[in-house]
Amino acid sequence: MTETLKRTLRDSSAMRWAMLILLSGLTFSTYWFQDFFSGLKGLMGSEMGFSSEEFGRILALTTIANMFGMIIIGGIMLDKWGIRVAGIVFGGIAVLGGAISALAASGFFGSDHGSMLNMIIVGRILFGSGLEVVCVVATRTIVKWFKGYDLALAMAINMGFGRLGSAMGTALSLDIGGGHVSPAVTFAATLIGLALIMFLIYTVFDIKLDKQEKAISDKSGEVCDPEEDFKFSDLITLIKNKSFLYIALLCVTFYAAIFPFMQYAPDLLINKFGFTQNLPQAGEVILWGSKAIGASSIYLIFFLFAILFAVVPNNFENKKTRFLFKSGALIAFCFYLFVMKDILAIWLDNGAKTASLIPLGTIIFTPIFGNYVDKKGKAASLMILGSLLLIFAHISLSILDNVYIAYFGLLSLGVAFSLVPAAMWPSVAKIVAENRLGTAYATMFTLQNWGLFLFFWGIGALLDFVNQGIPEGQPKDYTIPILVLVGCGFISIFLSFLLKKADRKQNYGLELPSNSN
Ligand SMILES: NCCCC[C@H](N)C(=O)NCC(=O)O
Repeated sequence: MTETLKRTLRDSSAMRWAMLILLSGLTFSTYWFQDFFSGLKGLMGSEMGFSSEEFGRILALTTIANMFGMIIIGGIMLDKWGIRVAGIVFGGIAVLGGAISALAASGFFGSDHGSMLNMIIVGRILFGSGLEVVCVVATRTIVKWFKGYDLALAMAINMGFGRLGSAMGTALSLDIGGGHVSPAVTFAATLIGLALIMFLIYTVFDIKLDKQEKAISDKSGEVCDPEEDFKFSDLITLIKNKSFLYIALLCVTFYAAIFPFMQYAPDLLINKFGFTQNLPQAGEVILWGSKAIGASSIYLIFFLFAILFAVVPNNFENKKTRFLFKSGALIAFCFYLFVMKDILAIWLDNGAKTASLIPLGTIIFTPIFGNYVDKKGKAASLMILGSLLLIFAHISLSILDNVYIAYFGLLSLGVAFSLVPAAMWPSVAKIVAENRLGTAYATMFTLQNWGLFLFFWGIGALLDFVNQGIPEGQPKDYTIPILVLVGCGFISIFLSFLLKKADRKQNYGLELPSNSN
């Protein structure tokens, strides 16, 4: 078989990255829809009369289908129907759910409190039924295109799109809604619709790739190894494996302390630390926007030149050029910060915008830590460190009252949110055989949804309980609801130690670099 005969669409790197962008639309928009309500919590109280418990109920019920096996059913469907049909069906369910929530928020099903709440929930249940399966479809599709190429990088970038969706949804929903809930929900739902159109475009290339690969295998007589189908006996075998059990439970406790927290973080910053939720005036937006675009473009041009300069052979072998380059980069960065300082100050004063820095930061930190785990290992130890940072973060945001310590708390939460996923997900691939990975991830996500359900709802209900008698609009006390999350951090540390100990016995090499296995 000559190389020319073997060439398919996936052998072109431009094609692979273009496919990743088409696919990542679904990741971006579903993460946006999952998290955008966080920036609107106060408004949902004042405009729609939703209590914290009702806010929590909306979020919690998003997970309900996944708690009862939707991810596993979706995985089985994906195996049976293939990427295209599964993506369209589950992406379509997410769009339908988004549309129902948007119509409900606009008063289409009735403008009384009960109709709005119930129909937003119906929409969220449908959306949630599609959400996790869409993530599985995206992962499977990335493997299809990137196996043998930059697979880990492609997965990290896809996850980056998801985090960007979370960050932008949290930061911008209030501005998009212009002070109302309904336009922000409509916008978020429209994004999933647009992403589904991007996925439909993707399917054209997917069909072409399948045809090319079939032609190649028909000619060569090669038969691919089929993935093993899901069996309940696999689940039992997985759960009996101590390392898997500990990492799956860690996934529950760790994410329970992060995802639900992020939904309440803007409201916490406003209520506890006096952050603002005021919208800027139109004139100010234009001024900041032009300043930010101008400064960012100058900075980008500097970097394009720097990169061009760096790729010229031998430029970096000279110590003096290296020093000049580093000083230039530092001066450009200081200049950038100077121009952006007003915008940063306003950004860091706003509850939703500051909270959005948590997922935004992970886009930079996760690949750095992922690279560290690949090269140096220490995955179990990094999970211990991530859990420690989680405890510090939640203590600084609950019992301590200092806004500067709170900024450090948010920073350490961002680092923990990058460290643990970067160490956790590749570790599962060391513990579980490749043809059982689908079952392993589906099991972990299912358990994770149980934790999310409990804490999405629990934090809201606890918030109402400890703030009984405090009228709407008055600051709420978040101490106890966030202190509960410190407990999740302690359980996470305990599980990380158990995992490290079990790994020493079972020899999966979680502390070793990836390429040594
Ligand atoms: N934000 C909702 C999507 C969750 C997707 C999935 N269950 C998950 O946990 N992915 C890993 C991650 O760190 O986002």
